[in-house]
Amino acid sequence: MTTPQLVVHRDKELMAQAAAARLITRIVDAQASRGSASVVLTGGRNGNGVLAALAAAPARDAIDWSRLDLWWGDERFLPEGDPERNVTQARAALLDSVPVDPKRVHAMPASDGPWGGDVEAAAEAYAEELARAAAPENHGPVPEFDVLMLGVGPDTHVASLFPEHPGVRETERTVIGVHGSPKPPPTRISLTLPAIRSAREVWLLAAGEDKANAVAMALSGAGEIQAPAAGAYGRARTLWLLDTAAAARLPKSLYPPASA
Ligand SMILES: O=C1O[C@H](COP(=O)(O)O)[C@@H](O)[C@H](O)[C@H]1O
Repeated sequence: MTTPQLVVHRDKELMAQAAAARLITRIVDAQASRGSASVVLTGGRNGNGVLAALAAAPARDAIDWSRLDLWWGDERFLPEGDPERNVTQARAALLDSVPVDPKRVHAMPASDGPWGGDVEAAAEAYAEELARAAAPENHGPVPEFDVLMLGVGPDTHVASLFPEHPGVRETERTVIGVHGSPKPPPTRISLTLPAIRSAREVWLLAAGEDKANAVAMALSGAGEIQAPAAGAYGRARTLWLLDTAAAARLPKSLYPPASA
């Protein structure tokens, strides 16, 4: 487990811009050293904010978009093109305006896709897609993602792993179908904590005062069953990217100097 590092920005706009700048550097470095990069995207307000900031950043052209694999941490199990799907929102925020290779955009299945409404089969298919992409040196059935981003929900959920829900207790599978999500829609697909923890870097995004309790709880020693965000960490680095509102209830001992 890597110790969380905290970066606190003035407000959510600056947090999104700084995270986008950090992501560009990380992708460019990975492409320079290994030829390609892989990133896991998140849904939610903060995740989409980072994608919109990336779309607006002139330095986005430093990325070779044709050598980037994009995956998702979770998805709302809805028909293709539904405005509530995380991939639909990511396309609008960024993907429609950059030259990504469609074969390397690994969206989670939709509810009108090849598995119809069978979310378990859809989750299994995504697990197989991840396993096919994993290299022998990746220590398991998922690729070692360069960066895996997670929005932190006001209830401490990450991806579609909710407090006390069965998904947060999963230790074997890498991808699960989620039933009865407390946040709509009720049916979802999610990476599990073991899959999340296979990433090289995990970045948790939280901006806004509605995230302050969740951030304080997850970083103050809560267990991952009660606070799934507490169980999300990377092999090499765990980074919490916050704004001052989301960091407001952190114990003084954890609060880092303001970065900007
Ligand atoms: O439903 C979801 O919510 C979380 C957090 O969203 P936010 O709007 O509160 O930031 C998100 O991370 C997840 O991907 C998404 O499916």
